[in-house]
Amino acid sequence: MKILVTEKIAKCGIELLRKDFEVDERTDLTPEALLECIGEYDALIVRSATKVTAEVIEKGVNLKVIGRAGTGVDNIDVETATRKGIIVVNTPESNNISTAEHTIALMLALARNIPQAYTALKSGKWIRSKFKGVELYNKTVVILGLGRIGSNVATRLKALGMNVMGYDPYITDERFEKLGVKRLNSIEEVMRVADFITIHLPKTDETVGMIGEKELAMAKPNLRIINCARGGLVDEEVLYNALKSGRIAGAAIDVFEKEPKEVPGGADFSHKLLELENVIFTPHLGASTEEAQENVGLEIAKQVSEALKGNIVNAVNLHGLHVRNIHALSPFLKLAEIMGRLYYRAEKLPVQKVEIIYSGDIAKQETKIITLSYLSGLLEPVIEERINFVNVEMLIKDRGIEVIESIRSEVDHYTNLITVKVTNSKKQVTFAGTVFGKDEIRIVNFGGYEVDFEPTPYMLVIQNYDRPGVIGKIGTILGNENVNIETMRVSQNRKEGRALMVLNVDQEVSPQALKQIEMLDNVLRVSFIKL
Ligand SMILES: NC(=O)c1ccc[n+]([C@@H]2O[C@H](COP(=O)([O-])OP(=O)(O)OC[C@H]3O[C@@H](n4cnc5c(N)ncnc54)[C@H](O)[C@@H]3O)[C@@H](O)[C@H]2O)c1
Ligand SMILES: O=C(O)CC[C@@H](O)C(=O)O
Repeated sequence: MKILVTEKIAKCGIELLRKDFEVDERTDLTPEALLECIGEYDALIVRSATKVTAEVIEKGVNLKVIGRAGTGVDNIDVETATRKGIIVVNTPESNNISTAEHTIALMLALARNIPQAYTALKSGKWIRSKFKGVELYNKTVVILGLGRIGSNVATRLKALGMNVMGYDPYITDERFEKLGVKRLNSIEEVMRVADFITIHLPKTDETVGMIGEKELAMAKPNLRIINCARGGLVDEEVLYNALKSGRIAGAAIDVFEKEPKEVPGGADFSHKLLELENVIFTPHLGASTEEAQENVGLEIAKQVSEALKGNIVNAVNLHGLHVRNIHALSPFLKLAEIMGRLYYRAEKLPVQKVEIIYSGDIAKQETKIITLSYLSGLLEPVIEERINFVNVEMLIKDRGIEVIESIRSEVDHYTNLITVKVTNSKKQVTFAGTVFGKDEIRIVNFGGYEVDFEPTPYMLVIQNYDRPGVIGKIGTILGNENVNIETMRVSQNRKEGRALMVLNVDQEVSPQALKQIEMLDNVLRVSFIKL
């Protein structure tokens, strides 16, 4: 399998990948060149400069994984990747210390005008009067976003004697208390109290432009803003005007709305904010330390490698899927997938609702992944595109199918049981299956009939009026076709006078033979199931 790496990542990561895969490092690719070559690759690894657009993903017909060597995935069209069943992985734990430290460095440099004083001295001017700064001690700093980086920034700022407050509606009071950070409940409150604001939010529809004209109008004139998260969280135009007019005191910016990709000798970059003396900048250096890049490079290599080998990874788009021991679950995953495939083999009406009930020992396991396996099997006969754990929930939702999962600790007869009730526009159809011993899979209910058969590659399921002679005639038709019956199970519904026959056969049954069986007296329905 082939991996394309479009930005510099640590050598140790590349070496790890090369043990199992072919790796092309092509850091000079233009967006057009990326579109041309992406079709050859099974995985793509990027940092923040490569834009993984819907077009790149569409052209990446062999892509299975997109690896982001870093935290933010705002340069990747995750929705399109998810729809296509492409796993998106990142390394959110690997560069948060470096980014927190860079935030502190920028805050101190901003407070003491260090870059401006350095530039003056470097140009041969000894100036002190212009560069009087402010202390951080006793000042109020508000952290927007108290996640991985925000909380590391909090502990460091407390050590500097700052009055640390935070705004993050998605974090519990306990977490605020544990960090010793005072909770603020609105952005208005933030703007009124802050001497410093440091931003550590993800870039989402809700956070873009979170600090705009209205917000800056409420700010104290001594406000200084540090943005080490993403460009655009503070409206750049509004920030420029507020800094130029002296409405606020300063800003330190590591990230911009539009950033170029580095080229040898440096990429050209110009921005209005660069004109101002009360703003300091770095070119997206938050994660640029030896330690972070080593961690990120190795971590992304491990994640991409695991994903390409088909193992479950902690992916951005495998929502809430945490599996401790995938191997122990594998017979249940197989059972669920087979049970899923049975529905459209036996019924033709579109599914409206699926209720999955886990009973016995299996109810104590991580069942979500088993449900996804069932749903993948359910859609498999009716969808052409690739279906996997990444996109199946989206595909199910697109079709308006309601899914209900429940667990029951009690179960009769079996140590574990998966029961699925599928509702279509006419009726509800029940299937149930179990795993005996370590990995013996059995279907124990098929369309409401209690059965006990092992699902094998070729099966005939026949529903008939329970009258003598039917089995013999079916045997004759199959014999004439040279189809060998390996096992046969019959289940009777005495009340309705009907029976269900499940025959495991050794090969495909021709449409003509199926037709002949269907035409037999007392036969109600015939389904050939190929797993
Ligand atoms: N400059 C760099 O080089 C660099 C390096 C790493 C990460 N980053 C960026 O830093 C940012 C933070 O990264 P992280 O790993 O700490 O993320 P995180 O997900 O751990 O934390 C983000 C926090 O923001 C909060 N949040 C989300 N929406 C919010 C809203 N509308 N209002 C208030 N709070 C909200 C979340 O509850 C969460 O606690 C991201 O944008 C990431 O891309 C930049
Ligand atoms: O690649 C980089 O150095 C930037 C990483 C940073 O923006 C991130 O989100 O992790």
